[in-house]
Amino acid sequence: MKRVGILGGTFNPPHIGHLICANEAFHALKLDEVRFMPNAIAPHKQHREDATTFNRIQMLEMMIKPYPYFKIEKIEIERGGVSYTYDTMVELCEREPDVQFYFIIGGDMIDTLETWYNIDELVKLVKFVGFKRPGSTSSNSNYTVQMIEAPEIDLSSTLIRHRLATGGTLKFLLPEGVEAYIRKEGLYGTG
Ligand SMILES: Nc1ncnc2c1ncn2[C@@H]1O[C@H](COP(=O)(O)OP(=O)(O)OP(=O)(O)O)[C@@H](O)[C@H]1O
Ligand SMILES: O=C(O)c1ccc[n+]([C@@H]2O[C@H](COP(=O)([O-])O)[C@@H](O)[C@H]2O)c1
Repeated sequence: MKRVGILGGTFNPPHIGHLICANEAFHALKLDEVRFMPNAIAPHKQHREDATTFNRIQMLEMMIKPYPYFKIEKIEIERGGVSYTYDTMVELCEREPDVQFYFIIGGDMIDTLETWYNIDELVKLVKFVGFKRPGSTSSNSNYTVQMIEAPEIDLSSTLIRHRLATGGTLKFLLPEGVEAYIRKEGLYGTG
């Protein structure tokens, strides 16, 4: 069976925390590929208008370009509406029955897992893979999450947006080319 990791997210913007998690999962679990999967509308997050879906995809494309084992999964963008992971994984498992999917999440998401839509069915479709994240407990007793030992990084899209708006340094925090793209497009208060 093909082994595919999925890192779902808002990626507003994508940052090196995402890259590190995807790469660590790829190696620890001997995956065939990892797909970054941008959501249309995040189920648990307030929707932000500061970057378009097109912007988020362009930044992801820039981020994965040097790495052939990273891909972009656009199924949620194509479906539109609120991106419930259960709906997505039902569709993906139907499309690709010979794939075992590993759904990669950070500690903050592990903490909320119980509240996910149809979680009791979702856990039958995917194996959850977790990363500790500073500020979260990263523990959830009801559902199995395989934790990966990896360097923890206290970085979020929120911090990046804050730095962009207030003029702080972004060096080493964003993938190659993404800071220049953000400034060119005038995103996150840089315009
Ligand atoms: N530094 C990090 N360490 C571990 N997991 C992370 C990290 N950053 C993001 N993730 C995980 O990646 C997935 C997608 O994250 P998302 O795109 O929402 O970024 P974010 O940094 O959490 O954004 P925001 O600050 O806007 O809430 C989630 O499962 C999240 O937990
Ligand atoms: O399906 C749900 O109920 C659900 C609730 C919260 C988060 N998720 C998914 O978890 C991933 C990370 O979410 P976020 O909010 O950090 O971008 C992303 O793919 C979301 O669609 C899914």
